[in-house]
Amino acid sequence: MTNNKKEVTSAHTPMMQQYLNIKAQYPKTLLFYRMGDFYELFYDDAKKAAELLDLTLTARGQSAGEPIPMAGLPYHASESYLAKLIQQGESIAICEQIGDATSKGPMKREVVRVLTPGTVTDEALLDSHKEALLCALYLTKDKVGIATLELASGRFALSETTVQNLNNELARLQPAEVLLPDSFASRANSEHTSQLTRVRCRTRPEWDFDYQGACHVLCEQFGVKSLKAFQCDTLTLGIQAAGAILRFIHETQGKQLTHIHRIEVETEHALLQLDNHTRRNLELTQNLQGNREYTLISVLDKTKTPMGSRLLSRWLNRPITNTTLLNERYDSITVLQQKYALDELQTILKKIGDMERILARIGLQSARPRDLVKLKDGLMALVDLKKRLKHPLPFMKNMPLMLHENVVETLECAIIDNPPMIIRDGGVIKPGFDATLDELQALSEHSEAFLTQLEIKEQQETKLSTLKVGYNRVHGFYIELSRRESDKVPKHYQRRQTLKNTERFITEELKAFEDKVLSAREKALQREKALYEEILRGLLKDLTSMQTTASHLAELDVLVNLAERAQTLNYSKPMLSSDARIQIKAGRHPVIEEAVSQVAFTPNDLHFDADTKMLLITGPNMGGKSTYMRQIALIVILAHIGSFVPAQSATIGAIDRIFTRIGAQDNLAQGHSTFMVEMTEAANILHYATEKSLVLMDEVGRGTSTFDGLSLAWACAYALSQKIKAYTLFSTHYFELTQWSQSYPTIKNVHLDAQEKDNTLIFMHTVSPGPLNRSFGIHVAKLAGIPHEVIHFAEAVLQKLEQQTMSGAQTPTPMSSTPSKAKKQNPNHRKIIETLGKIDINQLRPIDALQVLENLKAIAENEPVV
Ligand SMILES: Nc1ncnc2c1ncn2[C@@H]1O[C@H](COP(=O)(O)OP(=O)(O)OP(=O)(O)O)[C@@H](O)[C@H]1O
Repeated sequence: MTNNKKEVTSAHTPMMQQYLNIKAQYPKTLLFYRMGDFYELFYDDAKKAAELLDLTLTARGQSAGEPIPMAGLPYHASESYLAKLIQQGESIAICEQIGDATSKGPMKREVVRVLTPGTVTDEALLDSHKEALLCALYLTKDKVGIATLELASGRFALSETTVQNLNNELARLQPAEVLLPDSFASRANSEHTSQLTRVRCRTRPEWDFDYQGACHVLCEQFGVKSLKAFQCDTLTLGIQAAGAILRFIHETQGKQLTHIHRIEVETEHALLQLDNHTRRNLELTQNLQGNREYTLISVLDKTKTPMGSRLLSRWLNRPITNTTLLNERYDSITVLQQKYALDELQTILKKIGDMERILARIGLQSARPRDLVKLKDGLMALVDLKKRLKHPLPFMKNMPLMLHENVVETLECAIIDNPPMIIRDGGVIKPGFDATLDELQALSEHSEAFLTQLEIKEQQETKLSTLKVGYNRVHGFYIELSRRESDKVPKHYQRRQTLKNTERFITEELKAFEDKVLSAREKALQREKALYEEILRGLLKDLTSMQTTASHLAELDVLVNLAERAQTLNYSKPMLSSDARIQIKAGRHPVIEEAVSQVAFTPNDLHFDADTKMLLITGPNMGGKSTYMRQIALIVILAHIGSFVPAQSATIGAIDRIFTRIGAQDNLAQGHSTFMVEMTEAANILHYATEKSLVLMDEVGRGTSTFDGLSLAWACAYALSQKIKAYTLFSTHYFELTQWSQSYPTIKNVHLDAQEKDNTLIFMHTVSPGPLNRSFGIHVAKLAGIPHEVIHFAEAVLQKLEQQTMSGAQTPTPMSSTPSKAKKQNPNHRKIIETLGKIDINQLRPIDALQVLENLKAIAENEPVV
């Protein structure tokens, strides 16, 4: 029977009635129901948790005549279980016992918090390198409003985009959880929302997205009358999404959100656009397997604080085009390299820790004692940092580092240096901070002396040699004697407990002392808890300014990191230009050069300008074509996050987007063939690339028959170079394409080469002018371990095909083939069509028209027909 179906009738025990009433409010959430030192789950929740957490599924008695399936876990170890469930996309309602047990009915219980994948804030449940984003979407026919909140840091943002771009945005944001209005499914086109299949989605009532309501709840959160100050008042859909987020958070957290005091507007026009294929193909923050190995960030991220690491990821996923800001970052890196010992700055930054998330927990009033010690240590390190930051850094020009001395002082006086994990058992507040607490603690602590004295006194009076005074949590204080002497105890000794070899007793005097001590202990704990809460509340007044400091520190960490990386890896400062060009001297692939070692990596140049817009790259398999293409894209991206670049020099003109068509297999599981994926990506490029885009096309057309493939490659290259005029790197094994450079001056051929020596291949990895018509495919196959007999067979087939081609037979080889239609067609037709295409009728004088006609006639008559 399911929880939902279970009716709350009087047939159930009172406790089960209470459970079912609470559970009814959280139907799709696992209910962790507190029972003493355990959390227990019942019915379907128990079955699910037992499966997901590998717990034993048992039964807790019966209710309404049926056994109750139950799974339990210890309260003190719940964090690791919660982390596991959150990772698996589950949500959990934490139901605690509140108040004391009464004789009538079960203990009062209440859900104090709901944990969902997008709302976690506990350190143990979070990945320190990754943001846990809660996202909400509100969509009309062609536009979508997106809001994101990282509750664990307080970063709140909204934006609007086209529905066609929604998948790209979702791939960039990688939210942990998405809130959608009830109407979403009926309004959304599944093609534009396919990324949602990878995320935990939650539908919310339509009225949560109501515009007026959203404005109200946002204004209330920020304490303002209108949203104008945040420059988002015109983004209606974004506001609707943001409002839904706040309402969801209020409902699940049941707390004030003091740490969320602003909302940022993320605009697309200030970005170097990367679609999700490109982001994936270039392996910026994740490789194709979904982890960090061999990614750009794995080389680039040596930041010293988790908040710095997350910021760097954000920068990489959102390269900007604001040249003022980028130059400010480059200049800051230069100053850092020239004026500072970077390792010294990094040693200090390491002490600062994850201030951003600690402050968010302070905002939520859920910070643990160790958070406060880390905050204090971090703030103390600031003093040293500020002393060293003598030379102004351009990015910090209007934001001096604050030291927050009052906070340090409070925490230094109040919290011991090495506190326990949680406040529950006390031992957190420093002696001397509060006289009442000290008094209560003295009373309980000085019990030692009293007990020793009592033991001596009782031993003397009774003359019993085995007599000892002891204490345990369950039975309290006792006098213990061996069984042998236990019948000689005085009359006023009352038996408390019998063990195997000993008997335990209590006396009036000891009982009175116990009451006094235990109540002092209890009071001390309560006092300590109250003081701790007071300290947390007190920190709220400095919260906003500390958050500003934390964000400066995160940025400083990233810039010091980029300065260190540039120094260690020999990167240079790029130049941003307003001219249409990309010029790279001795560029390198930042990830591959690390894998093959910098010495072994061959640097290469690139020169794009108005006269050179497409490079047709030929060369052998394994020659380095895609490495070359990718390194150009990575250099452009690095320059647009404000980093130095792996090149001797780089000048980069205005680029609006980077597109890639490089083999990736990610959609195969969604029922798309390799060729279909290739064509979908190519179609996207042809639709959206502009004159300012950088396009990487790696062997387009190879996934189908030679003629089809060549024709498609031909047509794509033509559109990109002649119509769109994007900066295009086009690698191909179709040698036929290389003849184009004769007809189209903006297309240049370059090649990579290999040499055969002693039956092995040596790859040169140098990009040189001109085409190359050797692919060395069979050699590479040999290197890859294809069996000898297969290689011999392939060589024989190749020889035959080449002979046929030379003798004029029609069977094509990839290197010699031309599209069938093209073969039958008079190539002069193309010339004629192109000449006609270039004519601007409005500008053409009659005399010129006659001249053109004469030229066309000459082409038609004089050139041989093939
Ligand atoms: N400039 C370089 N310097 C040193 N090693 C390089 C360089 N470029 C590429 N390599 C090495 O060669 C390997 C193959 O390079 P890449 O994948 O770019 O070849 P390709 O020409 O695209 O091959 P294919 O046509 O088979 O796809 C890389 O993994 C790298 O180890």
